[in-house]
Amino acid sequence: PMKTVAVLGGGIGGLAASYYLCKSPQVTKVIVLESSSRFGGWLWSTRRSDGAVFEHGPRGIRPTGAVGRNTLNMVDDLGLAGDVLPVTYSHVASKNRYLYVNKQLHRMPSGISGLLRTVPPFSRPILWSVGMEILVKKSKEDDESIHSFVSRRLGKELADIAVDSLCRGVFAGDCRKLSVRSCFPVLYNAEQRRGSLALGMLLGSGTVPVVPARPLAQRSAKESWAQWSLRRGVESLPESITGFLQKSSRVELHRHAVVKQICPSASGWKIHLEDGAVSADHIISALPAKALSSTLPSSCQPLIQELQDIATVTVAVVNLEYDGSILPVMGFGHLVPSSEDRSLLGIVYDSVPFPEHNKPNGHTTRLTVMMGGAWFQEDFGDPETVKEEHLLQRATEAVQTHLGVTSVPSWSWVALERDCIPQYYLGHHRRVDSMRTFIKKKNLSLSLIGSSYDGVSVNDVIFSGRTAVEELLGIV
Ligand SMILES: Cc1cc2nc3c(=O)[nH]c(=O)nc-3n(C[C@H](O)[C@H](O)[C@H](O)COP(=O)(O)OP(=O)(O)OC[C@H]3O[C@@H](n4cnc5c(N)ncnc54)[C@H](O)[C@@H]3O)c2cc1C
Ligand SMILES: C=Cc1c2[nH]c(c1C)Cc1[nH]c(c(CCC(=O)O)c1C)Cc1[nH]c(c(C)c1CCC(=O)O)Cc1[nH]c(c(C)c1C=C)C2
Repeated sequence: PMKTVAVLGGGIGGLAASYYLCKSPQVTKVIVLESSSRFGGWLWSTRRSDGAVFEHGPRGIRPTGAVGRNTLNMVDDLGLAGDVLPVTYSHVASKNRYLYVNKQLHRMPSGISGLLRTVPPFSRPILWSVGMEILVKKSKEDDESIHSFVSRRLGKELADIAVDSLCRGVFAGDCRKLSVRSCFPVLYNAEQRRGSLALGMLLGSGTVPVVPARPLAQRSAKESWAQWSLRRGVESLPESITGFLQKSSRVELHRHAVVKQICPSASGWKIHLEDGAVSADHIISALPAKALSSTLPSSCQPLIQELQDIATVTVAVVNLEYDGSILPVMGFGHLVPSSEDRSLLGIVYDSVPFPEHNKPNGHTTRLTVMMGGAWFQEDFGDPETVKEEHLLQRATEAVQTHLGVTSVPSWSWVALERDCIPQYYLGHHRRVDSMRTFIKKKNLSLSLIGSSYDGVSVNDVIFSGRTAVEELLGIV
């Protein structure tokens, strides 16, 4: 029987865990501790007074797979179904994604399945690479970089351009360092279980958790949604969960509550804040790994070091608004491979998938330029000292050279997002296993959730909250 659970961190991971805890009668009290002045973490939207919406974090959430369905079920349950803005597979924003290579935009197929179709600027049909791929022997290594994996199976060209860009557009990271096993388990499992990506895609190669679709998820499947957002921005999701939690007398929500230290005690944990302390029987940490590391007592080595070793990258996110329809192409946006421009990751054409977020009757175009990531320091230096004006100038210059837009933006917002995306480097799975083994061995009543461990997407993070609660309550 669980009594009090403390949830550290009020990003989407912590909120999701609290939501699932709240649904269980076994839990008497949930204490959410968030250091900042708002809940939601990287889910962060600006709503301008004229009605325009700008996203500084995630902007489109995928509805597919078990984790996608799970999030839609939550959205449905929270009563947000009427606010969903779906983008179907047939929409131009789903069909058109571009690569900026050799100073030109090239249309590419989207997603991982896109690797299996023909894409310029490549020199041979992808079908050829895929045909040959079936003949490539499977690796005996227990992990490999994404770049090495794709080079070996599909050829260097696809690795250098398509996969390099894909990793920048999801992890803001370097595919030469990222782990295929942890970042793209579907690809890793396809090779391990079927001997080939092509066969893996055809026959399936994973064990998918069972998540039945409730009405909204059913609608998403029927209407073939490729992604969705919310009328007042993605931040409505954490706001709505917070509203749900506030209605429960068993939940305490604390903002401005910086967790300083956590100490195992006879009955569970003592959690020290800047002012005062709270006790809990169990802790669900939804903090970034490094933040959790700095709160643990020295008796928790080597866990402290392993948490510390999970790297993160900093991304500069620049939202721009232009008067009129200024785009030369329609689509989701474009990515830039590291060989073309190391620190310019890509540009999202937000107005195309989500015109509802434009200023009403305004005829404007909203773009988001993403910069830095694994290449941040190299190009911009120390995030502490980089100037906003410099980031804004780099962003508007890229819009000019990549898209031929010569006009000046009518509105802009620069956000320097420090350590916002964890990087799952080679051996990440071993590190995560080792941390969880240590926790079990030491009988620590502690769950690790959030983007540092089992996937960075909003869906993955929400699902990690659900899994931790089910394990805690003995549901699985
Ligand atoms: C620019 C950008 C674009 C993205 N785009 C997408 C996308 O399109 N689709 C998608 O699925 N995902 C996207 N993501 C990824 C996704 O948004 C994140 O991985 C996810 O929001 C992480 O949630 P989290 O709860 O694990 O962490 P966080 O949001 O980092 O939450 C952690 C919380 O802990 C708090 N905290 C830190 N230290 C302490 C402390 N000592 N005490 C108390 N509280 C503390 C923080 O203030 C924060 O609120 C994007 C991320 C970024 C940055
Ligand atoms: C240019 C930088 C970034 C862009 N988005 C992100 C970064 C770092 C962050 C991000 N984007 C996606 C996810 C979640 C993945 C998931 O599993 O759901 C994250 C953390 C979604 C995504 N965006 C692109 C792709 C190929 C994906 C994967 C899922 C899918 O196929 O929908 C492409 C892409 N991202 C950005 C641009 C400009 C772009 C391509 C045109 C911005």
